[in-house]
Amino acid sequence: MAAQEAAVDAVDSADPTREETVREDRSREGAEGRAPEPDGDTVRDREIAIEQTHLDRVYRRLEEKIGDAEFLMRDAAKLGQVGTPGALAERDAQVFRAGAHLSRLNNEFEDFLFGRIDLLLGQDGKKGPDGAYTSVEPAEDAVRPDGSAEIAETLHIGRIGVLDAEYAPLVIDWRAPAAAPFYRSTPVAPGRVVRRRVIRSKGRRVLGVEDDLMRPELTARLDGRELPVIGDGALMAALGRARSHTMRDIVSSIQAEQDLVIRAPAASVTQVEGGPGTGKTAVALHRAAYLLYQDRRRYAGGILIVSPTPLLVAYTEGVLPSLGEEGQVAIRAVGHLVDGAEATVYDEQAIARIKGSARMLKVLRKAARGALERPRPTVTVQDGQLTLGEDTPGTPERLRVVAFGRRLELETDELRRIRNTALGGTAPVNLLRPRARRLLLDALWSRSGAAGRHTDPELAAELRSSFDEDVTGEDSFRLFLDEWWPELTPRAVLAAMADERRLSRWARRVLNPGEVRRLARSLKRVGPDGTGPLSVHDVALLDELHALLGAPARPRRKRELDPLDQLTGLEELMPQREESQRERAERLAAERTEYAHVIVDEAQDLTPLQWRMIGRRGRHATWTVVGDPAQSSWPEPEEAAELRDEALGSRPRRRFQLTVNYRNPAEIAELAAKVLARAMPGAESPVAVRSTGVVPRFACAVGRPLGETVRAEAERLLDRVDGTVGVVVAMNRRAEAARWLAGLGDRVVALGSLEAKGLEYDATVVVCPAGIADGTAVGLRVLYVALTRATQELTVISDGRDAPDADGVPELLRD
Ligand SMILES: Nc1ncnc2c1ncn2[C@@H]1O[C@H](COP(=O)(O)OP(=O)(O)OP(=O)(O)O)[C@@H](O)[C@H]1O
Repeated sequence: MAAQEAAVDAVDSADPTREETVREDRSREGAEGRAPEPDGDTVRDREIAIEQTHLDRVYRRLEEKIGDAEFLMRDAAKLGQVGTPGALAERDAQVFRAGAHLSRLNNEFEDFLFGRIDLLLGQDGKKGPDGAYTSVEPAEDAVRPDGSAEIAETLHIGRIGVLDAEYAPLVIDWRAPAAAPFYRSTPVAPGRVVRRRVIRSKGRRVLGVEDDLMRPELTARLDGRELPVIGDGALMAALGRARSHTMRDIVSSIQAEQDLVIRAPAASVTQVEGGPGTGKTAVALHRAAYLLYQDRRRYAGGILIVSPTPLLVAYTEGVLPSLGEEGQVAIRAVGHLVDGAEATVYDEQAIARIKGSARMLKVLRKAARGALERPRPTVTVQDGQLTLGEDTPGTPERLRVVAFGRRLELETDELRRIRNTALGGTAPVNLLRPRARRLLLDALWSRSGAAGRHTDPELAAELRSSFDEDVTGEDSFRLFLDEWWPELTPRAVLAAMADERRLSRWARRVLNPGEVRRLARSLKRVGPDGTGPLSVHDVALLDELHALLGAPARPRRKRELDPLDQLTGLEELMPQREESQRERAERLAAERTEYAHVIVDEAQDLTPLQWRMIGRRGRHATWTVVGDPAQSSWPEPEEAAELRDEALGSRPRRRFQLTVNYRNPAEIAELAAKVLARAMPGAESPVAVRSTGVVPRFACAVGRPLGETVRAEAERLLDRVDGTVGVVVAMNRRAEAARWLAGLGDRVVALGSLEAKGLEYDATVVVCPAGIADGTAVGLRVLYVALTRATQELTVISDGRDAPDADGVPELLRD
């Protein structure tokens, strides 16, 4: 059929102002031949009706599948009643599979069909496992010389794949290879895609469709009729939506440069850089879902995402469940990576800089060994009274035992020599206790005079063993050992480091006296028993100490019987023998939580010690590392890069750059670029994808209480936007800011500049930029982060320190 005249057809109920260009009015029979008579009379209505028909089919099929899964579960329960071990195992496997299937289906029932592509005939006509043609490029004769072509294949894309009863694809999983053209195709490199459609639906209802033509030069036909094109604003509509306190997935509008990262092969290290709002976090989360889809056996439960703050964890943790991956990925804040130790405190910049630095490795190594020795109690004499300064006794200086009826004694110097010998090498301190114990026994044995009594080696060995039994059976020996070589915990060593005198010994020639004083003072917070509040940087110290100390040596417990072993009698076949020191060390290392893939978000902020901590969790992992050097709050990038490279190992690296800012309107991005130019001269800003026409506002609190000005501005913005308002202040003003905003409701949040990392709000108020920047290069980068959080509106409030001009523009934000 010849193309009809182009028609301009209004109107979508959701957007009455938009006009749409349609090349052809499609017939009422429906272009897919399956569509019933559409209700509405616009082209848009008809296209929606076509998609509705498809969605109805998909739902019918899903209901069938849910019925199957429920049947499988009932059937499995019946199998369990048979009672043999084989039937039990089979039932468990079936229940597990059916349960997982059911919860997945139910989960993804909502809003899971979101895309469609209409494709030309492929080069080779081969089909992949999902039933779609695999060829990316069109066949040579797919386009006729007159520029017309037939649509050979239509694919619908959704959150999971659904096949019809004949195994033809009703929906392709967004992660399947066949879905890649939905994300990758552009008018410059369209491949086989002629039309790309984003379908907006809620529950079972299709609400709208938005099309992009990838080959506008073609007159393409589907079932003999020309393809209509509806709207063009899927991405813009997504970006313009109000923000809530949780991040949304971007599965229906992933852009080509992002898709390359999401689907990058996992075998190597994937490194992604990009400015604020380029989708790094979103891409990292979608990549986790993609890896699970690619190789579920390898990655289920084995992906770790490290996030900078608990706030960002809370903000992002809904995304993976919305992609159907509930509970498969651990998202942890960097201060919550060590079990049983949750950071609740931020260190000042100067302290953070000491604690995070690679120099601390030397200090911690010394502390882990030095903490074995407790300082002598300080003795004070007052009014003739003698007082011991500490509760705990100092390290015992003499060992006295009775063996073979003789009193044996080891004095201070001998004990010190034994300790130093035992500590030789780099093995974890707690694992060296058995070695120290043996050396003590050796020394006592040589004092006993019994050593030369027998020349026969067997008799000599027997005598020695009964000597050892004699000594170790004595309470005095056991008590001595506990005092002289106590089992150390990371927290106890951290607490020991709060003693400035001891710390200065351990930090000699590494930290200067001022640094030692500041560090010791900060560690006082953890208290004498190490149970006080921890900072994010303390947690990395604890993890390093954990590695240096090793888990305490314990007598080996009998292996617990596995119920499966009971069934098969495997236990009897297992050789029972003592574990060697090395085996134990290996076992303990393996028992630490390790992951198959580690994704690091906001990687630019990690300190050298944090890289080591994360590295220990991914010793055999592949990696995805996303970050932006221009947003770094860590002052020594070279040092961190060295430890990062150690953590990532020698795997090949693939580097990607994201270049488009999807968060900030151009007006806000332009203002932030001024700070970027100061923070990192020469660095390029990402290109903002949209503009709102609303320029940032400047307000001045000179001669007016700051709190009042901030509150009034927050109230004004709450009226202007539907979603959230973030008020960003310098870290030391957080409590104050929370008071300023009290009672304004939960759409508004006060947060410190470091807490703003990765988050976004419809509108933000940045309070006193000079206070946030604090005259440092790091501070300027943190200010850059603060200024790039808004999706719609930004207000900057200055006080005297900001030196605002007559328009209220602070010095830091002027050209
Ligand atoms: N392809 C896309 N379609 C729709 N929205 C997108 C797309 N890419 C990114 N966004 C949105 O842009 C915003 C910024 O994304 P994200 O937070 O992942 O950026 P980022 O690079 O991690 O930023 P920052 O470095 O500032 O933390 C989010 O709201 C995200 O949903």
